[in-house]
Amino acid sequence: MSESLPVAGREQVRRAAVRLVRQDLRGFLTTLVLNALAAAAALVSPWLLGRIVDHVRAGQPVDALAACIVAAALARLLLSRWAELAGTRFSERVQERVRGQFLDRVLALPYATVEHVRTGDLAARGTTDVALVGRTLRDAAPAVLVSSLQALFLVAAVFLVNPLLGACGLAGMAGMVLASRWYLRRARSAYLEEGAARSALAEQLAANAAGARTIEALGLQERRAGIAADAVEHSRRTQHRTLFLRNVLFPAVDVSQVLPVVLVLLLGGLLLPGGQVSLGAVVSCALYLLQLSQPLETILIWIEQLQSSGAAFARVEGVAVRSPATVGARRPENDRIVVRDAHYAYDGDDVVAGVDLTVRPGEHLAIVGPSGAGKTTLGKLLAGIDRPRLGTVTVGSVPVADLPPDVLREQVVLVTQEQHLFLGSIRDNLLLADPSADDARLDKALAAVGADWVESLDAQAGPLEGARLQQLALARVVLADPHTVILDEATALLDPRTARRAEQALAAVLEGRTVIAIAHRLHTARDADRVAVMDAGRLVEVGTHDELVAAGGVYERLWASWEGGQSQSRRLKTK
Ligand SMILES: Nc1ncnc2c1ncn2[C@@H]1O[C@H](COP(=O)(O)OP(=O)(O)OP(=O)(O)O)[C@@H](O)[C@H]1O
Repeated sequence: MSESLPVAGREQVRRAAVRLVRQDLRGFLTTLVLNALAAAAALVSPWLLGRIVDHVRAGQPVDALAACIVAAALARLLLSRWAELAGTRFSERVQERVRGQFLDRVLALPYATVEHVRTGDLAARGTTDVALVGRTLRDAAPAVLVSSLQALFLVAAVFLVNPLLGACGLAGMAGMVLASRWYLRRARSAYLEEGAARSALAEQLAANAAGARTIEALGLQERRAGIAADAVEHSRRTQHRTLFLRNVLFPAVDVSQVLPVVLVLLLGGLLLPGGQVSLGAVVSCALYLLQLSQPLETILIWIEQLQSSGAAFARVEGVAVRSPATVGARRPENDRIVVRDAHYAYDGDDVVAGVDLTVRPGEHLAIVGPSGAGKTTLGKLLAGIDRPRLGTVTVGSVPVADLPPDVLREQVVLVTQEQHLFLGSIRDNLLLADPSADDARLDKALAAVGADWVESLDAQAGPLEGARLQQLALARVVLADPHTVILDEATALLDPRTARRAEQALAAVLEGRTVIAIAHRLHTARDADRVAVMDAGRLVEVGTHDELVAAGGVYERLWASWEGGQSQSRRLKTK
């Protein structure tokens, strides 16, 4: 049941971009003002050149004007370097925030969401997309900002020198505007499709690599290779589409770039004899329009990256749609866990079907049933790792699967025999459960689970044998301090001596909490306050051990066969 994360809409992307600028408004304004000054300085030289032409024609000296040109060129150089530096610094700060924000949001995604999104999708967003947005912010955004300001100032300058020539030059740019509009209208969806196809391809490759053994064992090589080839082909087609868009845009722009200059020279040539324009004005305008081609070219070079990174930013921002860090998930009102008509299916039929159950705060509840009855699956629904297909599983009236990890671990923690150690010190491994805990709390948690073998919190958490691993996992539970602990085969595979030690640690951890034990050995059920019996995905009986034995139903039969097995093994041992 894998799904894709959403993609942010235009409005959401716009708001996110504005938010990013607002967070560093000073940096943005500094960059803008410096660029405006550099662009203004660039206007001085062509205007002065025009004046020089007129002065030469009139036989006047031009030394002062020439000196001004040198001064303006110097000022322009200094201002544009300064603006570039400010722009790069601003972009790098924004880039850092985008990366940090993405990481925070992904870490805050509910487990149930992470479990079900396609791994390739999340990986592609976290790597290719974030990197593309970063590159754009570093290179494209400053370049486009500078060039836009330059272009704006140049057009304004042409109009100031001579409105008629300005209008003529602007009309010459119509071709470029049309070509850009044609491109922009198609580019967003084309780049989004290209990004999605890239994700799908990464997903297929990751799945093939992860399941290589299974594929080989089941002889599925050809089928999987076929599916991967389809994904490659789809990705190729989407890339061809974006390539086609670029192939139309760039030549069209190249041709339309020279058109304004040609038109201004033609009109200037017509008007000059009648004296409607001076030669200096024509020269200035032509120079301005020639200069215009450079910022326009820069904009067009980067516009492609802006488009594709706009799509990438929409995919990066899409994570926020699901992230409680931005959505603002409700906090549970109390500790009561309620299951209402919960259904869950992996691929085919429901393996949990219409379960209703209220777990009373503070009780010890055992879930029992034959193998394959759906006990572990119900445990995962109760722990918020999976989301029911139908119905609800709530804690304090909030769906457990919607809770971000930091809130969830204060509510419900699932302890299984599959515990992970992460590369780092013992302290790093413990802080996962409560990043704010000081060393005294960490030591107390280790003492509570009897982990007296830990000599230093700074020691690297190397490979550990079962019981020690389990103790670290339980110390994490102590630190997270949830009101409810779900145990699924937490000690089942440990050898008896180790299991006893682990169970002692467990007893210390469970004190004062609600406990839901998925009971594979029925003596756990006998000691529980209540027993819930599952059979073929349904909850068939709920009651105390004595009540259920007296009722003579499924539980009574399970108990009888368990007791029979136990006394038989006792007899065998005494023989
Ligand atoms: N990841 C999975 N993909 C597909 N089917 C699954 C998956 N996990 C469990 N199942 C199926 O769902 C059904 C319920 O499994 P579940 O593990 O919840 O039962 P259980 O009562 O805990 O069994 P056991 O006591 O043997 O662990 C079984 O038919 C099982 O084969």
